Amino acid sequence: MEKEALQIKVCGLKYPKNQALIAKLEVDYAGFIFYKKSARYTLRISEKIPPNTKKVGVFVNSSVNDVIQKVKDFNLDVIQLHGKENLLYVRELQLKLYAKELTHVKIWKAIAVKTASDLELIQTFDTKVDAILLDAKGPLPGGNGTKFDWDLLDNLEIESPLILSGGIKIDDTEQINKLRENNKIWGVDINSGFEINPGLKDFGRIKRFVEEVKNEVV
Ligand SMILES: O=C(O)c1ccccc1N[C@@H]1O[C@H](COP(=O)(O)O)[C@@H](O)[C@H]1O
Repeated sequence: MEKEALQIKVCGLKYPKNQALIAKLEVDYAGFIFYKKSARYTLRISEKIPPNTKKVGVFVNSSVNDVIQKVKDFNLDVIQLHGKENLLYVRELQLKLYAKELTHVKIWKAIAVKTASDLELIQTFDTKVDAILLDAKGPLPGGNGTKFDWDLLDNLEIESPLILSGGIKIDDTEQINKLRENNKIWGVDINSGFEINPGLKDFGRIKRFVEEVKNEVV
């Protein structure tokens, strides 16, 4: 059976014209930051995002009601929780999604990683959310532009699909292809490493990235 291709999310798309341009690359996921303190914060999403590019809303400790409202307003496909949301919060969100007939909406939980002990949190969310995203721990909740030690993925025990993020750059494609080949990751989330300035993505660099990881036969 052919293995599913690496899933690519481009995050922090702030400007509608730039969003529409990047959408031409038909990436799997487009991410929008709903965290007011971020330089990538936006409340505008282009209507030109094609249906095969799923829309991800990124939230940091927002109220469940606010998340649900944004899901409805922007027709989001995925909720990415990038703060200190716990399992109780996830349960409450799932119940509200169910009550509002939004069960098609997926939930991803981000975990900030610096050392091996940070990975213990994976056990709390594994199989309880639709994917787990590992990001580098830093001064900001996300978008720090730094990597955690990817060797930590070697001995990871996890059932949920795993998304790698944090400081990914164009030079990382070889290592990413190896991680995919070894079934260590399901997807990648690229952000500040592919920008002209915060929130404005570089079409050429992302195109090259997509070509280098999607054309890799695994
Ligand atoms: O990008 C932001 O500004 C941001 C703010 C708050 C939460 C998450 C944010 N972005 C996420 O951060 C990671 C890593 O980004 P980077 O590659 O290190 O710049 C990525 O998953 C974004 O979804």
